[in-house]
Amino acid sequence: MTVIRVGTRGSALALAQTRQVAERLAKAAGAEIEYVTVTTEGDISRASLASLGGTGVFATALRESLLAGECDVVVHSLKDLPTAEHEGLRLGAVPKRADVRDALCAADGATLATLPEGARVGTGSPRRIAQLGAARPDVTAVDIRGNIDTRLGKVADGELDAVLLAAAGLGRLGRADAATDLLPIEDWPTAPGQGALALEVRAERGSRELERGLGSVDHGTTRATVLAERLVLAGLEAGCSAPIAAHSFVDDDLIFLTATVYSGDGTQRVTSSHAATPESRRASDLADAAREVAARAVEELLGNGAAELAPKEEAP
Ligand SMILES: NCc1[nH]cc(CCC(=O)O)c1CC(=O)O
Repeated sequence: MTVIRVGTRGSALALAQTRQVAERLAKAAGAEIEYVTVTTEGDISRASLASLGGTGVFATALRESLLAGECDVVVHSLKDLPTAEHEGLRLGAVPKRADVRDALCAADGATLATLPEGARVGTGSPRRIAQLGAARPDVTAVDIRGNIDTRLGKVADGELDAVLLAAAGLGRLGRADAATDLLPIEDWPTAPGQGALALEVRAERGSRELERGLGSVDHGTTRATVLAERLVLAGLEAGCSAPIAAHSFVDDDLIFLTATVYSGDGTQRVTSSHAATPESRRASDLADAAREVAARAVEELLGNGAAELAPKEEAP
């Protein structure tokens, strides 16, 4: 039987989500799976993600392994994948997205509204810190790293009152029960691509089995919505280093996109919402509509001062 070598990070979450999608890939492809575990900079360094600069700390080593021919496909959390296209690689498949929401996991079943005054909430994400500042200015965000079990452990042992995590990650690890408040997407929009996976492959055509498997796990609607969200991120990157949330979904014949840029402390924000009607449900028409809503959102956000919320320092 043909073997498909699947590259993955070694964290519990990465292994769980890679196995879940690789099993579907294998079935559709009629192939056997061999796992190749790759250690990334994001796994080794204990520095805060914000200080590491974010872009590519989890993805780079996986991509190198793919380009070196050590594996045939790599699985990323789409949220961790830089938006720029990478030479020699393509997005082979974007499976159907899981829950896009953030989850508060708090002691004593607390919700965002009922967290005790002055609570300590673990998160290293500038977006979550800003949203927390807006919703609960009395609480303190505490920078944390480490895998999901480590983070939940800090709540269990009383070091923190709560942690903020992606609901999708909790679900994939079988820890959905740890969520004490699933934050509504309308009030608390999440990161571009959150809850989605990316299967990346080399640009050239792969084996017939691999291509069949990719076609089967790809989900056109998810691909279009994460494209819209990531184009907002890419469009703002040049002129704006502030925290960004973006959420897109397809309903009936429309693709919707809402994007928000926050000041670091969350006291200020700019939001833009747009919808467009794709000519058809074909992938290329969905992608065109995604590009349209993203372009309109970026233009409106920048026009409304998004870049001034966290101005980039001038180079000397
Ligand atoms: N950068 C960390 C990261 N990348 C993807 C997920 C969760 C799963 C997802 O959003 O697909 C997480 C952890 C978190 O945000 O709680």
